[in-house]
Amino acid sequence: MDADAIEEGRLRWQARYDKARKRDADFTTLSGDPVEPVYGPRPGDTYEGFERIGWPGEYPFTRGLHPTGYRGRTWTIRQFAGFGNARQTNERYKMILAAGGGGLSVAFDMPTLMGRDSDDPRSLGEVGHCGVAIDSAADMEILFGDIPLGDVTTSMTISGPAVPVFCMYLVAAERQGVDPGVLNGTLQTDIFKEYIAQKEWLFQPEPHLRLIGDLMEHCAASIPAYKPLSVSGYHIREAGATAAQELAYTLADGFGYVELGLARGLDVDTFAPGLSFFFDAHLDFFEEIAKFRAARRIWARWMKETYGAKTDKAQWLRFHTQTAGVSLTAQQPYNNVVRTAVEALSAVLGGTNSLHTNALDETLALPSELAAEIALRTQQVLMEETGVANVADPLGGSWYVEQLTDRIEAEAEKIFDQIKERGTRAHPDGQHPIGPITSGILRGIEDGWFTGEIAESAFQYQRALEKGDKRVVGVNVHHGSVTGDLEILRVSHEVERDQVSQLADRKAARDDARVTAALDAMLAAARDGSNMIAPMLDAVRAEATLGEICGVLRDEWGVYTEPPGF
Ligand SMILES: C[C@H](C(=O)O)C(=O)SCCNC(=O)CCNC(=O)[C@H](O)C(C)(C)COP(=O)(O)OP(=O)(O)OC[C@H]1O[C@@H](n2cnc3c(N)ncnc32)[C@H](O)[C@@H]1OP(=O)(O)O
Repeated sequence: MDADAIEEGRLRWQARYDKARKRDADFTTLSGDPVEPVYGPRPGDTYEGFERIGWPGEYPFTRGLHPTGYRGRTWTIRQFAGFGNARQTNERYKMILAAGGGGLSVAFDMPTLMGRDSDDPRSLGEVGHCGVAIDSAADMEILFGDIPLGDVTTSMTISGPAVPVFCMYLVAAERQGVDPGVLNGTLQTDIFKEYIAQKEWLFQPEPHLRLIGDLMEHCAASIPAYKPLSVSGYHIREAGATAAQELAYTLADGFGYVELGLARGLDVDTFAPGLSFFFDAHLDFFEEIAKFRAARRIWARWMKETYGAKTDKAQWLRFHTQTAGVSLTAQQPYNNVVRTAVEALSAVLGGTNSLHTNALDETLALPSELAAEIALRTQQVLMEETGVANVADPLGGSWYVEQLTDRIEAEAEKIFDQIKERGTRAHPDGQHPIGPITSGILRGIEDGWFTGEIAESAFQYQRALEKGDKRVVGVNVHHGSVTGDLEILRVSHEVERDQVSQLADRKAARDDARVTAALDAMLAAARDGSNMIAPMLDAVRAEATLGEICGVLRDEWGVYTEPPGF
C-alpha cells in the first residue's frame, strides 16, 4: 500500500476515534509518558499488504473491532463457574460480581450437559460435580436469585440440551419480571464441536441442526442482543488440535451455522451478529496472538465475500477466550498461575472480547474459592497495572506476528478447501441440503475425519513431549520441590441426595396433565416442522424437567453414535 493510502486510512481511523467514547482512565506509561491509541507505519512509509492489516475498527478487523481498542471498553472478565446445587453456585456468582467480574458464565454438571435429570440412574455420582445441577426452571430461578438478569450478560456453556436450558433461563427472567427481549448473553449451542471433539451430543446431527435453526430464528426475531451460538474451538484445541486446526475447524463450523441461517431464509445481517466465538489461549504466546488476529480477518472476509454480509457487526468476529486447561499441571500446581497469566496476556494482545482465566487447581478439581479469586485477580492485574489496555493491537506490524498471522491464515484456508472437497464428495451434484461447508462438516463427522486429524496432532505432540523436544516444567524438566498442598474443593454427595429429593417434591407438586399436554405440543412441532421454541417454553413453564424434554426428542430423533475409528 502506498503512503497516501495508508495516511488516508489513518485519518479515517482518527476521525472515528475522536468521536468515540473513551474510558475515563490514564493512558500513559508507568513512567508517565503519553502513548498513542494505536501505532502504524511512519508517515511517508509504504507497507506492502497493509490492506490486510489496516486500522482498528475497520475491515478486515485484523487489529480489532473498535477504533478505540480497549480504551473504549476493556474486555469482559467472565469467569466460568458452577458447582453443587443452584444455591451454592448463586453464592459463587455473587462473590464473582462483588469482586469485579463483568459477566456471568454458567458451568453445568455432567447430567445436565447430557440432558439427564439428577434422578436418572446414569446421573448417579455425577450430580453437581463438574458444574451446577439444573433439572427444571425452578433451579434456574434459584441460580439467578437476586441477580437481575436484565442487567448482567450471562453465558451458558451447554450444547446438546442448549435449547431447553435456554428456555429455562427465559422463564427464570420472566419470573424475575424481566422482559426476555432485553436479555443479553451467550448460549454455547455449538453441536458441531461436540461431534468433532467434546462428545457431549444427544441427537442425530440433522434434527439437531434444525433445532438450532429454530433457536437462531427465535433470537433474531425476539431477543436481538442475545447470542445463541458460541462457536467453540476451545474443546477442539484441548483435544489435541494444532492452533491452525483449532482456528480452521471452528471458523468452518461458524460458516456452517451461517449456511444454516441462510437456508432458513434469515437475513445474514440480522442473524450473524448472534454468532460469537470461543477460543483457547495456549502457551505459545506469539502463535496464539497471530491466531486471534487471523480469526478476525478470515471471518470478516468470508462473511463479506462468501455470505454477503454488509454491516460491520455481521462481519465482526467477537470472541471469548479461556486459558488452556490442558497446559496446567498437577505437578507444582502454583506454576499454573504463571502459565495462565502468559496465556491471558496473549488473548488480550490478540484483542479478546471476553476472558476466563483458569484457576491453579483446575487439573485437580473445580476451583476453590481462593484459587478462583487468584484467577480473577490475574486478569485485573493485566487490566489495571500493565498498560496493555492503552494501545490497540500493540503487536501489529511486528514482522514475526504479521508473518505468523499470514501463515495461520494460509493453513486455515487449506483446511477449508479440504472440508469443501468433502462436501463435494458427499453431494457431487452440488445440491447441498444446507450449504457446501455444512455438507463437508457433516461428512467429516460421519467418516471420523476431524477426530482422526485431531488425534494425529495430539499424538505428534505427545511424542515430542516424550522425546523431550517439547518441555513442560515439573513434568519432563525441572522437577523440583514446589509441592502441591492445595485445599481442593470437594462437592458433597449430599448435593445429589438433596437434588433428587427436591426433584421428587417438585414433580409431586406440579400439574402433570399440563406437563404432558405441553410435551405433546412440543413433539407435534418437532414433527410438523414448526418452530419449537414456543411449545418448549410452555413445557418449561409447566416445570417439565430437562430429562423429560430431551427424552421426548431422543425418542423422536434417535441418539447419535460415533463412527468407529482406528
Ligand atoms: C471449557 C468449558 C467447558 O466446556 O466446560 C467452556 O466451554 S467455557 C465457555 C464459556 N464461554 C463463554 O463464557 C462465552 C462468552 N461469550 C461472550 O460473552 C460473548 O459471546 C462475547 C464473546 C461476544 C463477549 O460479549 P461481551 O458482552 O462480554 O463483550 P462485547 O465485546 O460484546 O462488548 C459488550 C458491548 O460493548 C461494546 N464495546 C466493546 N468494546 C467497545 C469499544 N472499544 N468501543 C465501543 N463499544 C465497545 C460491544 O460492541 C458490545 O455492545 P453491542 O453488543 O451493542 O455491540
